[in-house]
Amino acid sequence: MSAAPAGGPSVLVVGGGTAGHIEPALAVGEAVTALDPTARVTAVGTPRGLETDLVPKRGVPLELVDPVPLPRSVGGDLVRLPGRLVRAVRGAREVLRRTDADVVVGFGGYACVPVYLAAAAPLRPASGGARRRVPIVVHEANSRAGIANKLGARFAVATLAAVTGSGLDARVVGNPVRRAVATLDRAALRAQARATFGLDPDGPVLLVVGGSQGARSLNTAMAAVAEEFSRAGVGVLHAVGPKNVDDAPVVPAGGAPYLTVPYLDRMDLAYAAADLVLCRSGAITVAEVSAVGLPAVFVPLPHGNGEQALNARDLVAGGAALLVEDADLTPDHLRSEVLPLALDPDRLQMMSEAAVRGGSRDAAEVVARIALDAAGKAPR
Ligand SMILES: CC(=O)N[C@H]1[C@@H](OP(=O)(O)OP(=O)(O)OC[C@H]2O[C@@H](n3ccc(=O)[nH]c3=O)[C@H](O)[C@@H]2O)O[C@H](CO)[C@@H](O)[C@@H]1O
Repeated sequence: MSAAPAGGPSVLVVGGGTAGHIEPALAVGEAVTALDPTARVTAVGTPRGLETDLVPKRGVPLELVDPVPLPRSVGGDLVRLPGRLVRAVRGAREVLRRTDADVVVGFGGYACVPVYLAAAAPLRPASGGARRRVPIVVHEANSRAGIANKLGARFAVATLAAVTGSGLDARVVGNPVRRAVATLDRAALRAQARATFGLDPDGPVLLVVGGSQGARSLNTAMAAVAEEFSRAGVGVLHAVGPKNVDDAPVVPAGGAPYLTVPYLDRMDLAYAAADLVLCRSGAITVAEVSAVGLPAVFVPLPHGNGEQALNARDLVAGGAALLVEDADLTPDHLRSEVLPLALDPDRLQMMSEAAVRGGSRDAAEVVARIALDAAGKAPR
């Protein structure tokens, strides 16, 4: 997204912490710019999350607000606003003023609370004129809405969700996926992708991704069988997570390559290189895997309210993916179930066709149109 001429709508996409909150924000920002090249898109996050790394790499201006502990419920706690939240909201109002925001699109998480509260109160724009509220569009990526989006939905002009049953009274639009992934033709990019990573041009490739932070249980289980996969001719591209580099599996040369990286900046190439993915079932990962038609073995994060199992449910039911509980992801399971699957092109083809049928590739554009409408400056 390059600098746009001044005068177009100012769209704030708000989501921070893990990539699961940042990627949909960037995907919608990208779609806004595609629909209206005069639009000024700004990402808003906190100093603590992956956004300080990911957002500048995509060439999108980043504004930071203070992270605030989320209250447990939208009730009394919010009335007794702690000082930190008051300061964070004040900072967020400065961001709204500085960017002359026409609309806020929030994706939940820490960064959203102060921005939602700032946008909900009338504000005099930097460009002058009467005090006004900044319209809020809320998007919930997960099967169960978090507290930040429950709060935002109270003030929103449009509430959107990836799936039904999130607990919000929302229009269901799917999950926004970045353009390079949403428009990916895996077969067309396969040779280039494999060459980029140093994988064999032919032969099966397994992608292993434990969400944006990596997953120790996936790393540990794969480390125990890495050499067997390599000897069996299955190449592996394994994103271990930025903090897990020291524990990355090391495999002697001789078999198919086993490549480890801290983080994959080009997930489009990773999906194109792979025949199968072993991964956590964060909401955006599930949306991407579905959009590109890649067969998957999902290992839901065992913490929280069980939402990662819910995220994977439709793809599993449709035959596009398998689900393994975290506790059952043993080296023996990888050896007896995942390795044979990686070596079975017919079964992978059937799973891939089922995945493509379930994919939703246009959610980013749908959300972008709603945001531009809310800004009152949608292109005719
Ligand atoms: C521990 C935690 O808080 N998990 C949540 C977090 O997961 P997490 O941050 O892991 O998010 P997702 O799995 O939804 O998405 C991960 C995103 O990071 C990208 N990626 C990942 C690894 C990599 O090396 N390179 C890369 O680009 C993926 O392509 C995807 O776009 O947000 C999701 C969306 O709200 C939630 O469903 C998860 O429950």
